[in-house]
Amino acid sequence: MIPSPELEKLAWPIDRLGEAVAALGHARGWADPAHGVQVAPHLGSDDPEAALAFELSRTAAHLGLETEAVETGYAGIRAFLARCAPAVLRLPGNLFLPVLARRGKTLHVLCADLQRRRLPLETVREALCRALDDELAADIDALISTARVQGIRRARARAALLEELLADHRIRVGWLVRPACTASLGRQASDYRVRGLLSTLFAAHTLAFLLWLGAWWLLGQGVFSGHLDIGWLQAWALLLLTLLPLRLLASGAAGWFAVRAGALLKRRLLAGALRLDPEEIRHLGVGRLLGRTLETEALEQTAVAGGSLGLTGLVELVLAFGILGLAQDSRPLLVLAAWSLAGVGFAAYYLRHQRNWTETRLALTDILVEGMVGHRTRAVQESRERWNSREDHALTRYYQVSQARDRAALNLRALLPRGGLLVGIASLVSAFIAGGDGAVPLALSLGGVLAAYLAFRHLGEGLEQILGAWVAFEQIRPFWRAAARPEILGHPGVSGNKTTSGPERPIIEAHNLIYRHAGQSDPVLCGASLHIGADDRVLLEGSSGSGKSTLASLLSGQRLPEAGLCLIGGLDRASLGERTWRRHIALVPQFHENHILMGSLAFNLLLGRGWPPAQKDIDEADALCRALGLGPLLERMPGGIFQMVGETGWQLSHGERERIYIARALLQGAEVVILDESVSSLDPQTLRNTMASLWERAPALVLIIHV
Ligand SMILES: Nc1ncnc2c1ncn2[C@@H]1O[C@H](COP(=O)(O)OP(=O)(O)OP(=O)(O)O)[C@@H](O)[C@H]1O
Repeated sequence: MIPSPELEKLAWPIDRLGEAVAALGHARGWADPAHGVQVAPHLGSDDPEAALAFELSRTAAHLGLETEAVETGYAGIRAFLARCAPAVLRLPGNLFLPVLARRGKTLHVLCADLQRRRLPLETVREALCRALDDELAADIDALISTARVQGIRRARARAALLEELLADHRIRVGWLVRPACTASLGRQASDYRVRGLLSTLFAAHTLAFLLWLGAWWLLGQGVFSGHLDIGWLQAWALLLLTLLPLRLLASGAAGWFAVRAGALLKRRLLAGALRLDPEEIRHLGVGRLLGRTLETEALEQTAVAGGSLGLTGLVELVLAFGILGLAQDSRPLLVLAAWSLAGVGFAAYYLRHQRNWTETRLALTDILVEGMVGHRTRAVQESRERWNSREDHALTRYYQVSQARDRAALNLRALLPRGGLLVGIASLVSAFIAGGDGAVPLALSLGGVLAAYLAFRHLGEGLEQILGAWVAFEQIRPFWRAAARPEILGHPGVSGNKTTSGPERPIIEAHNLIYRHAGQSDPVLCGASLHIGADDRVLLEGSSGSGKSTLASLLSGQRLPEAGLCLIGGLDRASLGERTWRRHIALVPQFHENHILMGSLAFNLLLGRGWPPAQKDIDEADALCRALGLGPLLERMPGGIFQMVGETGWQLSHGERERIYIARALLQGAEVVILDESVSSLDPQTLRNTMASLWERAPALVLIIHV
């Protein structure tokens, strides 16, 4: 299916898709066009859609970008096009169109000749929908002719009928493009357009403050010059009225800034949490990890609000000092400058207490969570009177530390502004008593002191929140850093799809692997070698603690060996890249390391595929579940494969979970499936069924069991 000839000329062919993404990234200032351009997604795979999406994501990663496949309903396609930029649209006929921006009813696109052009949004919509429209065109035209609808009403009736009949159809429209989480903060900020909002906020606030000062200056002038007539008052009221739209603009910009900066923060922290080293997570413990995760919430709430309040306070303080600088008496300026230094001291004092308080609070969360997890042991081993002594002690300490922190916060919130007002007015007393230079300079100084009071108030509140956010950030820095940890992307020319294994080339080749756990003197694996070819079935058995799971984690790419060589299809990890490695090997870890997530059963099964799934994915997952003996479970659950499972959903039995983990691995379409003691809870009959399914479906299988 070819789109209109005009679009056909402008769009990029599939062998230039990598180049199209690079050009789009470059046009937005996110990618260097020199990298990754030659990577062309190829379609020589069993599942061309998945292969294309995977290759595109690798190409984007080489460019420092991220792509997200999107689909939309037929009826929502206009709305989608209106807000999709930057994106690469997928037109019929395997043609691609990078969209840079939308202005009104026009899309700004980047064409294959590298020129930017404007296309009507409607033309692009028609091209995206043409395949579906054409299927129904004949029937609809016949119907309209029968009804004798003529002229312009004919086109309207046609469009309405198409929308009605195709309302439920989903269209895979292409991919959204944005900077990768590993990209610099500046590039991500440009994606979320926070800089413009910050400038608007700054400009609107400064202008509003100047107008406010101007209004009071005008009033003061009128009063002190002795002729305050109606004209002065009108000018004063007009200036104050002008403040209204500026204040509205400033709060609108602050609100949008909070939303966008919060989204940026959340995305980056989530990416970091997903990229944390599993060893790091184990080392941290569940309680600490939970505490740190909660800190992300605190960071989001305080950083953005505190940032804009602090910025406001700073602008106001500079302007207040400017006013004081205009007055002849320099004493108030010097006194308030010295008071600002005292404010720095208050901030440092608060920072120390806030750190202490946060540490104590996290330790308390840790104790409570660990206590809940291990409550049975405590109930058995300790006398009833001592059950909660650790918590009591931690709570008492928390109470004391909280009091100290609240006192430190009072310095910023109350003492800083009120003290500033007091010392500022005190510095004016002698000039007031002497009376000498007249009322106007005195009024100027008084205005400056009052403006400084307002600035100190905002600064104090802002600083409290900013410092709180900083301390929260110190706690979650591992997440932040993990997000920026560079991924091993592999060589751009190496395909991420099937390996070139064959009778003479195994899928996995491991030679003399050596691995030592952190802090251990003896290696747990010393000289491990094995070959796994296509269709091999390998049984790996050994006593408990002999290193089977460690070997599985090395083969699946979760850990790197200390020495030795591990290859997939003859390529090492540096050439193949992390994500391609994981695509080839699916590991079902031991039961305690594997999880059912809160979500539908389908989501849990298809974690290794794109989401939302195609009907074909759902059908495959359903068939596999039934083959693994989960048919009766699907029948029993009211929502079938879409039933919510997990902590608060349908409670799955141990054996059901094991089979879901196996299905999840098989559905990844990997070339080797490794099962680490994954069938221990199955009864003999279910075990036979499960093994038969595995035999039939797993391309190569490694089964780890105890002896
Ligand atoms: N993170 C770690 N730090 C230190 N030692 C570890 C770590 N993980 C595992 N070990 C140790 O390494 C050894 C091998 O562990 P591994 O889990 O690979 O054994 P296994 O053969 O799979 O045992 P099992 O059959 O009981 O599951 C064990 O002695 C274990 O205690």
